[in-house]
Amino acid sequence: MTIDHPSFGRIDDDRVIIFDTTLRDGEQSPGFSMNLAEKLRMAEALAELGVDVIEAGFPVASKGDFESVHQVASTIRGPVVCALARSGGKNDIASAGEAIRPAERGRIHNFISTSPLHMKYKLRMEPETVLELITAGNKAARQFTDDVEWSAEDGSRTDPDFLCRCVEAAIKAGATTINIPDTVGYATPEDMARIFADLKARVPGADRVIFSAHNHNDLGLAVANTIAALAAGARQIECTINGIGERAGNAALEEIVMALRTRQDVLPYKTGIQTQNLLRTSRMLATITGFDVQPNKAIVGRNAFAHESGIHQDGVLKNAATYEIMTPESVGWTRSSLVLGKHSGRAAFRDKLKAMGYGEMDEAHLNDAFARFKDLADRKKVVYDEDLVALVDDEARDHARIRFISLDIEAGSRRPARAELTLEVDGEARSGEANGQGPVDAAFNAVRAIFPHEATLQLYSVGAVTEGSDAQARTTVRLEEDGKLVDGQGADSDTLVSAVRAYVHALNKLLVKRARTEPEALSVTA
Ligand SMILES: CC(=O)SCCNC(=O)CCNC(=O)[C@H](O)C(C)(C)COP(=O)(O)OP(=O)(O)OC[C@H]1O[C@@H](n2cnc3c(N)ncnc32)[C@H](O)[C@@H]1OP(=O)(O)O
Ligand SMILES: CC(C)C(=O)C(=O)O
Repeated sequence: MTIDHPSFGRIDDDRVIIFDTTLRDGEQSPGFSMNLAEKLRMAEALAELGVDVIEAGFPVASKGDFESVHQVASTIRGPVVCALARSGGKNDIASAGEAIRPAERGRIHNFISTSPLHMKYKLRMEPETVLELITAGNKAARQFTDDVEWSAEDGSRTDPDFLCRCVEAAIKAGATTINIPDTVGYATPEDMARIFADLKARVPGADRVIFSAHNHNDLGLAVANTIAALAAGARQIECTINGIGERAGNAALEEIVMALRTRQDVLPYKTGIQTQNLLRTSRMLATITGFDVQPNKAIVGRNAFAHESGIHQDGVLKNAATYEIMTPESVGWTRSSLVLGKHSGRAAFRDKLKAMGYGEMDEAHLNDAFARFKDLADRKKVVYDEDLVALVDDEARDHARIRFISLDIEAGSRRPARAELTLEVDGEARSGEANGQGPVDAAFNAVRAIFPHEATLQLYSVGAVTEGSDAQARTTVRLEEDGKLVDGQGADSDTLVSAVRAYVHALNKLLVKRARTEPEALSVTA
């Protein structure tokens, strides 16, 4: 079955109209107001994304809202530009009509509450008055455009018989789209299925109009309800980027569109959305409003295609479809990201190092580095690329005569610092203790106690590899012996361990230099 629509012409039954209300209901999120320039940028992005209708604002609400709708209508080409109006508001329809006048294709969306609760307490109107305003509002809107939408505010809590009468009145008065909002996010998917099936079956003229769903997320059901409405015959969905909107928000555009695309087997509907623009549009909105989406947000959240656990990472490396139901590229991500953390395994670790340019590592070296990585990941929330560089470079150097094993420090303001250190020297564990003018001095004295040498400390500097109090410390130690200078580096989330690693690294380099000039110095005299 096809429908002849004033803006879209003949619409196939499997085509779903995407009505984006980011600039109207989305802007009703507390703190999410956008200025004119921002609304225009967003509207351009929505047009590029391929939405069918942009609800640009509520013109009677303020001069600014009128201007935004007018400007969007003047500049945006492609989508229908829609303005909201109260069916019974004094100047609402005229203001909406004037605001959309420059549009290539313009729509007036008028609404009035139909639930007993809203009619009695909010509107303070009898149902018959509401019916009259529905007729008057839609007729008035038709004076400005043939594309008229009517919404039964709080429709999901409306008496079914009265809802049928309201919808019939709206269609008779010229509405071409009938929207049944779940204004307060109260409905379940079963309610949605019943409401739309009932209206389509009972209302005269229902076959000439597009039915539309507009769901709020108060119970986290907005997307599920929207999909249930589609299955029951709705062919327009009202939604917002990132699911922003009044209170808990509206149904998220990106989630619905990707559900349809991914589950064509059970949801055989088409949209005009260029899905590869979804991430870009989501990020633009976050930048404009200053509100990032939560990391676990479906489709556009930072973690939506990030895999942390070793078993999943191994699967993704072998075949991404094992853990990805859609490709990251299909929504604008460049690729899935394997996040290295305490749940990661060797496969992901090796892959990451390869991607960072370390090439193939021999198994022993990889295992050493992996053990230290696991140790670090246990102590640190996020292991960044910089951490890995520090860690692997450190590991590479540790193929040397002296290796760090363990360090215990006693320090504080009431007693001298004391270090108990164990190093491996030429394959043999050696322990030593020392006091010092502070924990670093004590630790360095302990190195000297285990491995006596004449080199003097020329420089000791510490910096953080990344941000945060759990960041790794990166230490540089410079030693001097007979005019020879060497720098050693160490990295660890413990500053003192990092310092000893740096010292040991410098000492190893010194031994190499010494060995080049006096081969006998290779033997350890400690
Ligand atoms: C479910 C939705 O998201 S609907 C859209 C909600 N968005 C907004 O409200 C944002 C823009 N709103 C505004 O700027 C203002 O509320 C305005 C300009 C629309 C109205 O402002 P005011 O005249 O000061 O009225 P106020 O906001 O205090 O109250 C709303 C009035 O509209 C009436 N009203 C609400 N819906 C309708 C309707 N569909 N038809 C006729 N009157 C209506 C209310 O009964 C109330 O009337 P009252 O003042 O006689 O009691
Ligand atoms: C105006 C209507 C569509 C609305 O935003 C709602 O009922 O939530």
